[in-house]
Amino acid sequence: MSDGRPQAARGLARCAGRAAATVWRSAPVHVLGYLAVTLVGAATPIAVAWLTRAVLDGVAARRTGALLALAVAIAVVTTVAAAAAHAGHYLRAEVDRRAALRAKDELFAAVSRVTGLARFESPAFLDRLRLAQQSASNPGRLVDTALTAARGTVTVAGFVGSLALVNSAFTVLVLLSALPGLLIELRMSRQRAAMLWRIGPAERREIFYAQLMSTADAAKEIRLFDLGAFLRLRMLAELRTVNAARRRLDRRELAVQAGLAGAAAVVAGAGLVWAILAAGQGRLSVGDVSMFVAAVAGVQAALSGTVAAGVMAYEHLLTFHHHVAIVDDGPDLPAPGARPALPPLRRGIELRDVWFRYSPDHPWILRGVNLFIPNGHTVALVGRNGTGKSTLVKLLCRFYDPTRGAILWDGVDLRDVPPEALRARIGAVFQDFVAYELTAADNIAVGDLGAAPDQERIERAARDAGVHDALAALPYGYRTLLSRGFAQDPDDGESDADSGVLLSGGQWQRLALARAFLRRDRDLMILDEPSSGLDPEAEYEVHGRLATLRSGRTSVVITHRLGAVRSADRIVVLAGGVVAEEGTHAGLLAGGGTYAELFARQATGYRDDVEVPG
Ligand SMILES: Nc1ncnc2c1ncn2[C@@H]1O[C@H](COP(=O)(O)OP(=O)(O)OP(=O)(O)O)[C@@H](O)[C@H]1O
Repeated sequence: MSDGRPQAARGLARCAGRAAATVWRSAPVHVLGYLAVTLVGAATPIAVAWLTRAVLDGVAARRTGALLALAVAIAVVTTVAAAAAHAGHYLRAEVDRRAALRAKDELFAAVSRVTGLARFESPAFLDRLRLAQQSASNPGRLVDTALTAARGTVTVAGFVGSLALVNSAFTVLVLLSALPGLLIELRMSRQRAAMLWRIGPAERREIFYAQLMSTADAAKEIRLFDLGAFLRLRMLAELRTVNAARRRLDRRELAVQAGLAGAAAVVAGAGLVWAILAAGQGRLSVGDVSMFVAAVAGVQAALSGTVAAGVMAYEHLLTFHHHVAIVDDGPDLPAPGARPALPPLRRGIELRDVWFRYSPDHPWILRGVNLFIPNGHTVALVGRNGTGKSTLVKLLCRFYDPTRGAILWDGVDLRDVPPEALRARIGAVFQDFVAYELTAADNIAVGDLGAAPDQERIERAARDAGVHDALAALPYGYRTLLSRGFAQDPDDGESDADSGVLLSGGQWQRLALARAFLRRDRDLMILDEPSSGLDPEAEYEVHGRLATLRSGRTSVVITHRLGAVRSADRIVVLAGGVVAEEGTHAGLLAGGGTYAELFARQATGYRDDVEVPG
């Protein structure tokens, strides 16, 4: 993916082609209609200028008979022009809307095609994504600016012809006077695009602070720690940085615009002086003077409008290239070879000398992990905080590829398998599972949308996770929205502040488990801290149910509650980026290593305060 520097002409031409295709495919009829009314708008000032000239010459020659017809013609032309302007407004807005819809669809389809997580942790990608989102309306606007430029060109051509009839040398001067403006404006556009890229990180941080201050999730801590002023000042500091960059450019633009307007006024003034002198000497009629003045003003206005539109189109293209870059970007993880699918697990999953770090600038997290997860077994991953347990399961899901070494599914390297084929064989509850602001039923159904889960399956999964009773007791049962921010009455769709509810932490965790239970038949189940928020009774119950449901299937469980992993077929202790210990609960206790130490510490924590009854 390229950086944010202005694109070469070929790149811009490609972006223009893509924008034109987006617009044409999304609203062909509206584009044609807009083109038609634009041409009408372009021809109007020329027609009015010629008709006015005829009126003035008619008045001077006292040809009153023709004057009425000319007046009617002027009225008709201006009425049609006004109607065309209104129709143009509507058509332009509709083209914008339709093209933006298509561009957003294209963009987010591309974002969904990103299979790994690394891009979402890259500031450059996030900056580009934000600019690409902002440029979704650009294809529509490009049509607008292109047509404005076309209309301006038609008007310029018409007036130039008229002006040339009166004074050809002056015509050349007027045209040439627009050239420096065009070049300067194009340069400013490039500077503007570069500035937008530069301020991207500050703008994203400003949005981050603003969102933090507006969400319920952060509201507790912000109030308790009295962070309001701290966050607001940080947000304002970012905004000031952004404003300063924009202001610098606006000021430069203001100076340039003032210079250009002054030059245009000098040229127009000189033309007017010449015309008056020429009329005094009898070389121009009154109508000619009127025509000349209208033509100079018309050419200058149309030229500056055309230049502005062209420059705007250029600017739109410079930002739209971020959209094209994301849509055209290749796969983030190396694409697999010919293997289209992944067969069911038979023997097991092997991590062979797996090394991993999040980027070349980050420290090694895994330093040569060798581990075999036999099919049908439950393997528990334990270890101190930050030893790489969650990282390891992210590699199992191929959210990242190992930096060195390989992960083999029955001997097949995961890099040779399409990520979606791998993920179709996995069920998971992640430590940082998502609490979707959707209904309770949808929150479970998202676990397996491919199978179009029905209410019966959803309820069964909820019962298995021990959350059915809580969900059934909600105001609208499973149809209740689990959000206080998007509250909506499910019966009539009306906004209803009291219709949404929030679940407790443990209830959310059970719901996430229910989501995973929809995928209970998958080859591999990953449970990263599945019970940290559950009460002891629920934890015992959920682990028991998991053991039954998953019996004979492969599972990887991460937990710090060591009591819950006693029954695992194999317990693996990660430390220092490698497998430090491996064995059964009894074997590891007998070994007296890290596991035995962690287990003993946890067990004493429970025992110390317990008064044994009797
Ligand atoms: N996306 C990331 N980018 C950079 N570093 C990361 C990322 N995710 C985790 N790390 C780092 O990798 C290390 C291992 O993190 P990981 O979450 O795998 O540990 P863990 O063993 O699951 O810890 P815990 O028991 O606290 O959940 C940590 O030092 C963490 O800072």
